[in-house]
Amino acid sequence: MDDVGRRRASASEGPRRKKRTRTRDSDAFVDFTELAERDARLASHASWETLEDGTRRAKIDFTSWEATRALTGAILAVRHGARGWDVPEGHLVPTTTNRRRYVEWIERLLAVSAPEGVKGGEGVVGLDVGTGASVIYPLIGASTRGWRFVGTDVTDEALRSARENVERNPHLEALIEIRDARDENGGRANVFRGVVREGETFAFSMCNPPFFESMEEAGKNPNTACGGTEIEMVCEGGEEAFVKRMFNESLEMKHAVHWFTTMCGKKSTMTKMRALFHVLRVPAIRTTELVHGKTSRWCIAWSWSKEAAANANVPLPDPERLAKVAKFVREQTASTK
Ligand SMILES: C[S@@+](CC[C@H](N)C(=O)[O-])C[C@H]1O[C@@H](n2cnc3c(N)ncnc32)[C@H](O)[C@@H]1O
Repeated sequence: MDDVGRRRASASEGPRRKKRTRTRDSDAFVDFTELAERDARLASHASWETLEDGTRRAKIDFTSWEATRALTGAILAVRHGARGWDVPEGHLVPTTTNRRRYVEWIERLLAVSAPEGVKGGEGVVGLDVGTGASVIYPLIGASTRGWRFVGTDVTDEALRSARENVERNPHLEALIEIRDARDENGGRANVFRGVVREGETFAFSMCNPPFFESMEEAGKNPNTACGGTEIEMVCEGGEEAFVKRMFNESLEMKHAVHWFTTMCGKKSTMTKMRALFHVLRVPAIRTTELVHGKTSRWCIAWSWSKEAAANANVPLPDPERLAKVAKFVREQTASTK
């Protein structure tokens, strides 16, 4: 259940409701050795040790940008069938686990409320604001769910790299369009205005905004080397300003997007936005925390759809519970054969 639903929840949901909504995915475990055995670039960036039983084990140096890039490339190739993935020198290397969790959360939102014509994942079109050189969300969403995407960005390098990553995967090309969000007059790029075309509709929008106000604030995590250029990491006013701009522009196209969503690097951004949406009486609001090891990110979704508003208290389907039910049904069916 999301935070809004929890606050308004009826007594029938009982006192044992979960305290917080968190999104985990079931296949977060990554076997580096198995991946490196299947992916030559990762193998060349791994260090190999031989165990007592003679088997070899791959180790990844997370302080090396090349090694983290090779790891993401290997996961995309082996798990998602997205071959030849790359990003230009120094660009942000996305970790795939929390990106997958964000996509999974959107799937759960759509299970509770989706626009007309979208049923069971069919006909889903998403808008990825700031798709980046990596085009990571469209690659994951298209390869795992068959969703269609428009991915936007504002730099020549990101747009070129994103298009190349798509072109290297002809099986995904028909599902992903990369769009330049820059103002033709050279002004500050909008998020939705001028990007969403007349009559165009999306089941959702998603965004991993630049989180920081300066490169100093972005700092460097000594344990990982994920890279990140200034335009990827920084924007005027930081993520709070970016999300507010996104919200303000969303007011002009309330019904072009069924679920507007964004990730936040800081919990305080999510809670401030949630409070603002309450005050402004946004009819449907959902939040979640994406947890990966010691790192958390937060997401917030808002919608003006009548159906989303009517289902504001409906708990999002719990993937772990659904997987258990599916397993139980499979076992029962097998035992009656
Ligand atoms: C943190 S990066 C996210 C990249 C990728 N989606 C990911 O999750 O790794 C933010 C991206 O937003 C882009 N960006 C900044 N302002 C934008 C705008 N107004 N419209 C679209 N993209 C924008 C930046 O160029 C950058 O590629």
